[in-house]
Amino acid sequence: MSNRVGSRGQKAVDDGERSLIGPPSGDSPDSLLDQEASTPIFVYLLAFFSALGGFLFGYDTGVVSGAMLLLKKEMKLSALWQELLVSSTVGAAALSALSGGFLNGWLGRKICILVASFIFSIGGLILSLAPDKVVLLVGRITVGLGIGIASMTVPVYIAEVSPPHLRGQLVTINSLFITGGQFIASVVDGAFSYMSHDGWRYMLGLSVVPAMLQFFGFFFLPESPRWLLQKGQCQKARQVLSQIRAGQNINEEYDTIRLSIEEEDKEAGGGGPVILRILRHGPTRRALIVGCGLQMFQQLSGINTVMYYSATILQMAGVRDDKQAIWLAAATSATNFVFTLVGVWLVERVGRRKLTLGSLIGTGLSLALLAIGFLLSAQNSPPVTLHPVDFQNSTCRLYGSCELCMLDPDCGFCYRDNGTRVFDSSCVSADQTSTDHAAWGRCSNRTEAADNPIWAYNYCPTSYSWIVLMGLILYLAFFAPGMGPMPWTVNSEIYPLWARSVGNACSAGVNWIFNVLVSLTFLHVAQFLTYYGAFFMYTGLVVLALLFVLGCLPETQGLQLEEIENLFTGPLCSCGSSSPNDNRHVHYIRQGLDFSPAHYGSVGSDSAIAYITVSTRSRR
Ligand SMILES: O[C@H]1[C@H](O)[C@@H](O)[C@H](O)[C@@H](O)[C@H]1O
Repeated sequence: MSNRVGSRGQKAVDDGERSLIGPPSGDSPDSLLDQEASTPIFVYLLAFFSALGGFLFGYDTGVVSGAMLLLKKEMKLSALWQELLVSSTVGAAALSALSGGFLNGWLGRKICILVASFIFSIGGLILSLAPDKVVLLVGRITVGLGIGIASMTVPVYIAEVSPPHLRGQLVTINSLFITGGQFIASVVDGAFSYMSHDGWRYMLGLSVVPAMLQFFGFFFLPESPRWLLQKGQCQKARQVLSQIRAGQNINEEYDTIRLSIEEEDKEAGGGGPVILRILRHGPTRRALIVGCGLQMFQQLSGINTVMYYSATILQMAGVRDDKQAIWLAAATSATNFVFTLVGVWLVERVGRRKLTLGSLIGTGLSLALLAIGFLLSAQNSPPVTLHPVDFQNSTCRLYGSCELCMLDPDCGFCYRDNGTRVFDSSCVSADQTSTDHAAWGRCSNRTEAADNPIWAYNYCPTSYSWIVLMGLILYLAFFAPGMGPMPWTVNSEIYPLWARSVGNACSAGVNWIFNVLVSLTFLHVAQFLTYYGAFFMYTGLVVLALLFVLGCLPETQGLQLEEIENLFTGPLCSCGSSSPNDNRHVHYIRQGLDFSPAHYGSVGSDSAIAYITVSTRSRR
């Protein structure tokens, strides 16, 4: 066996710009392989308690739709207030994710996670006790602040404590917890939807339980060894690393991190604010473009529109009963959750790049299918057959088909059907206080009698709903394993330590900003482009995302965090061909070491081994 260099059997690198013969520090010749042989349970424990932050992210973003159904009736919320309560959380998350970078670098990952879970607990309490809508808004903003910090800190923390061979899987578990949180939220929504008085208090308040669990759990968990080393707390860092690796040989890992930090200090783009240093430093700037691009495309592929729109899609498919629609929407988030599990399973088997590419291809095709379903439904949209005298003189009376009628947010379609055919249909104004009813006429009746006509707001009855439904399920099945988790996973790994907090803050901020943009504009986009137009537009955006990933996303699987920076030393879009061997490395070459089986795993004689750290570089 030849000399072993760095992790995962890479060959020695020559052309060293700098070569150190350092004090021998390794005991086992292959400590990273040792880590692969057995992973201490403690790492899973850390991942679990951190990923509770992901759970809260998912729960708090998911629970609001069901809570809103009850809230709008109980508090008589106008459309503006409903919109405020939903989007204030996402807006606050964007702001706190952006500022979280500074906190993360300053206070450390552990304190930030503790702060986030504390904010989640307070937010949950405010929401469950809120006497009016203003306090509710304060609670939703508070929760958003927690989500922002958690969304950027948790993946970083998990990546920094994980051994390289498991890092992808463990960070992806955070995404599993996000979709798990969304799923549990939809089940809780379903369960409490029967409690028309104060049910929303339980829905919104239940998040206090996982938040407290995380808060108390994290008191006993350690800070990231990488952050500690960066802050010069070497002794503590070594101690934590050996605690996390449960007594395995940590010398090689420790030395790689330490040397990489020393190298980074010299090279990290000079002084000044970190964001400016990132922008001045070629490889890190390129990493930031890739990270932010991935997060932007994740949201532009329309996940939250599809999730939000799932209830309507189900209504189109003929589900009339509100309660039934809520439970079926839970099935949608269950699909998202189950397929994220597939991602956890695949990420270390096929790698991040292939998983993201495969996911995007499937997502694009499913979006096209969704669009075709909407197109066929629009082309076969039932006509308006009744034109009752409209004393309000609204625009609704002008529409000749259900498609045109439902695209106007002020109108709804009132009709009867005999199972195969729509008849006695009219387009009338929706009630301003609740779009569940028409403002006047046959569909304004709030009592649900079997012979009442059907009120369709935001959708049209169609016999092509099965295509849309199939598109929805396929979309989630393809999105959830790749485009859902990979932007978070990749961002946690691609920045060097000095830029990691700020890099993740920026990319998480981009995610939240595009989240707000897409959800706030969807209805307007649909109004201008129609539903099928909107979904064809998302298909186009996914094609762009595919080109971006194909060109710019390198594979990070199996590399140590310190090696990943080197993937970005080449041109931005090198079609994934960059390899860490191309450029600078900090590696250990054992000199004169006996690799015979007898020596394997034994405590080596320091005097017999010389470590050479070889560093090659090619920048900009
Ligand atoms: O990765 C997550 C996940 O896919 C969620 O389902 C989605 O709601 C979030 O916006 C996204 O960031």
